Amino acid sequence: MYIKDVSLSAVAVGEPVELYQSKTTFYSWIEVLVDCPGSSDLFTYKLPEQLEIKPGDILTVPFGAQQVGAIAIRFLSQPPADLAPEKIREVEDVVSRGFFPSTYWELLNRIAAYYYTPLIQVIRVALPPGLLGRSQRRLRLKPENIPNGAENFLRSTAALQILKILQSQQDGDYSFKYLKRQVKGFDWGKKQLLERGWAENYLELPRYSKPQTKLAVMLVNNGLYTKLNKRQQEILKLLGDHGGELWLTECVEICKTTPPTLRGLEQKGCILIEEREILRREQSPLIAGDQAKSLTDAQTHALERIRSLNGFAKVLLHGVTGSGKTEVYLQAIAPLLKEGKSALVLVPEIGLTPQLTDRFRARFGNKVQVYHSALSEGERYDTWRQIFMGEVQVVIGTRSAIFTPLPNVDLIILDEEHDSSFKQDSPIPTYHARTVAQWRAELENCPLILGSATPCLESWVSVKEEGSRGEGEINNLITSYQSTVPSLQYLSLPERINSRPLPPVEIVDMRQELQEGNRSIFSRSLQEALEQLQERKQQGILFIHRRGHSTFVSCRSCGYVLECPNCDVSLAYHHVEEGTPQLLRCHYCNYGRSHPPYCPKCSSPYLKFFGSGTQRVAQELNKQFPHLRLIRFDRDTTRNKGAHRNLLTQFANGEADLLVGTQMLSKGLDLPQVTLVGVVAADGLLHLSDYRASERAFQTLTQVAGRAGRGEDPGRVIVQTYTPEHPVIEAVKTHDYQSFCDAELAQRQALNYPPMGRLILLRLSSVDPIQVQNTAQIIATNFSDQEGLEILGPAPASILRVANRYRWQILLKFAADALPTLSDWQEIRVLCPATVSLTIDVDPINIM
Ligand SMILES: Nc1ncnc2c1ncn2[C@@H]1O[C@H](COP(=O)(O)OP(=O)(O)OP(=O)(O)O)[C@@H](O)[C@H]1O
Ligand SMILES: [Zn+2]
Ligand SMILES: [Zn+2]
Repeated sequence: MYIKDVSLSAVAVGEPVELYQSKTTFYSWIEVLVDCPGSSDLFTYKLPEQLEIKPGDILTVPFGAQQVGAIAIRFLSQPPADLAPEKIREVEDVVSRGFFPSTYWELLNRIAAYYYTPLIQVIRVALPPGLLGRSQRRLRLKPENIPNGAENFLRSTAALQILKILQSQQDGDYSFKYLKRQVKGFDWGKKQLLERGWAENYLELPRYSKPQTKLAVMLVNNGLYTKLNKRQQEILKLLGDHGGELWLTECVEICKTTPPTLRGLEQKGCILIEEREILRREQSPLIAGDQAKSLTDAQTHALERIRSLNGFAKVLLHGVTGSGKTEVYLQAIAPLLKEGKSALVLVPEIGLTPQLTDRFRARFGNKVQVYHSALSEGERYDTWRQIFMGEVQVVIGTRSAIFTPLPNVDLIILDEEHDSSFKQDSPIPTYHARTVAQWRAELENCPLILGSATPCLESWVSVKEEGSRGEGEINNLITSYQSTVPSLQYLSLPERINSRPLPPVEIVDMRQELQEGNRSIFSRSLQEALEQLQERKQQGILFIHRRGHSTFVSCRSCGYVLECPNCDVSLAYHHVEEGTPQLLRCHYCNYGRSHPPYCPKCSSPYLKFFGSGTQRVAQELNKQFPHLRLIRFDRDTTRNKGAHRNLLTQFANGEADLLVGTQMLSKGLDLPQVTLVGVVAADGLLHLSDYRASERAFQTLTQVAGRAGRGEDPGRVIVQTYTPEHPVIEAVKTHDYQSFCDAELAQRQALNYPPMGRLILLRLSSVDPIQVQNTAQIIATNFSDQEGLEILGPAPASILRVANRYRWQILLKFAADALPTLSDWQEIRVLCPATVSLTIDVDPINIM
């Protein structure tokens, strides 16, 4: 197959990309990714006749006046039209064969095709920065091939020189860089040695930088034979109490001393101070070992089914909150590790990883490694390298960890698979880790487990199990959907561990509170529950939904929410610039209206923008409950490294009564002493102007509620809302996932929204407000003659201006089973002037 442009064309229709030289086709050209700072394109090179090259090999190629490292990406049967064939240079050499397994490249190619992204951008996401740049090419002798009197065979002085230099060193091994400096005509000389098989070249993966070292203090003897003063004796005693070894900085702090004092002790021979290397993998406190728990019947059944899987399969592990899904993962992984295989575990956000990683570390020790984008560049690099070298067997990480080059993957797990942080909104590729995980599982031919208490509708409709769902319309609908996607096997953990009940959910009508004279943001119920916390020495979690600028408008007297007349969504409040009129707008069709002074339904003047953030709630708490000790847990308070862990540890140690936070605390927290969960205003979740608002609200509320009552003491959940009759609220109250899904699916079907339909969102932005609007219009017009395609917009994004860029978007909607042949994306991109940037978001999750 001829691919004329790497970025978009042929791959856009999802044809398989030819990866290998097949017997019948001969390719003469190959595209490579050169390792050169600032170069973001693929370059075409000629394939030398005698050299076998495969995609994924690491090459050297001439580039300008230099020779640089490159990765072979894919073959071309014709050179690019704009390049004269005689101008195309040849690949010089293969440095390392099969550096990445071919399935890895296939994965990256699939992502490029599906997400309409130039391959190079996919590679950027997948590989840590500067992988090739820091790799070292080295030359080493193969003494077994070198005959006696070898010097006499070599005619080139360069080859002779190289041979001598290599032989002068015991391992016969030097970097190209060094040899190049020493020997004139190195390339030519090296070639001779390689041809004779007297030497081989190889690639050494770099250490990211010089190993980091730190001073450590070690106890040598306790000073029995030396005269020591009291202070010195104390220091040695303390050092001994800490296992006889501390970092210098720690030692100074713990022993309340100074480095000179310690040096004094060193001179007396009592201690030793020396440089010690610190490995830049995420440091975690030592964790006591842990045994496999004896499983409940439901867990046993699920585990047996998982163990019986052979090769690729998709499984939905649907377990209510606190049902012990993690234990099932752990026991599914354990036998694989014994066989030398490995497992990849994806989790939504870092906030939840400390506890989860601790559980994995407790079970599998140092076979576990954590990989996520919050690691520093050095840590990320070192971790990636360890994974690549097969030094770990379990990788736990956030969405980008799906790209880690873990060898021998035999199981992939997505925990909390419904979570939207698995989707990348920008930059491109706008991939969803669940989609990529499915492809990877297919390519690795291993099972994929999707675990959740509240599976997303996409997963739910793919479940294929007789009798697992109700009768009638919904079932027909699902059956027709299933014909288009691979089905999921369904495993369920319907009960909490030890048959603990799910906590009762109390819904408080805040309209009523207001009517009865309570103007506080806390209902009387919640106030009373908060008061009891300290008395009973129990802990609580207060959930506050706060989504930046975007918010909705509702009437405090009657609960009426301002909605769009053309679409089934609430209107968003737009705050463009200071001093401009307040505006309400629909994000789907661009309907707009001014903000009314009175409620259109009951004429009450109490229209309110919703969205009091954690900070305001914390202030309010301090005022009303001065004795309550609280920890704020949100993006602001967890910005520093290790902050998640510290705050959660403080809370787990009982240093606070209440954890006040956002979404982050809905995920996977397992704290047995938490009995109370309060949701300050559920409405903030319910009326987002997004077709997924209900699904997401249900998931979040159910997950938050699920943090209560996981220990001995029964839990209690209080949800405050102005719309207690909302179907989401009802479903949360009754813990009824199934009815909620069925109702929601019917609505999606009616409007052709996912999972029944598919969406592609085009996001445009520019510093020029007029130009971006015009471009959006032109692009939308370009799509208008396409059949089977519904175009919504163009419309401005909900926050029109971000960082001085004006943002517009176009939503393309089409039936899931009838993917229209979309325009050549390159042509679409050409419609964008240089000042307007375009992101193609496939299967978008955030439409605002
Ligand atoms: N078989 C078992 N016997 C005893 N305790 C168990 C068993 N399985 C799990 N547990 C414990 O029950 C608690 C809840 O389990 P876990 O956190 O795995 O649930 P989960 O399904 O992942 O919950 P969520 O979806 O709410 O995060 C944990 O403290 C775990 O150690
Ligand atoms: Zn009203
Ligand atoms: Zn609308």
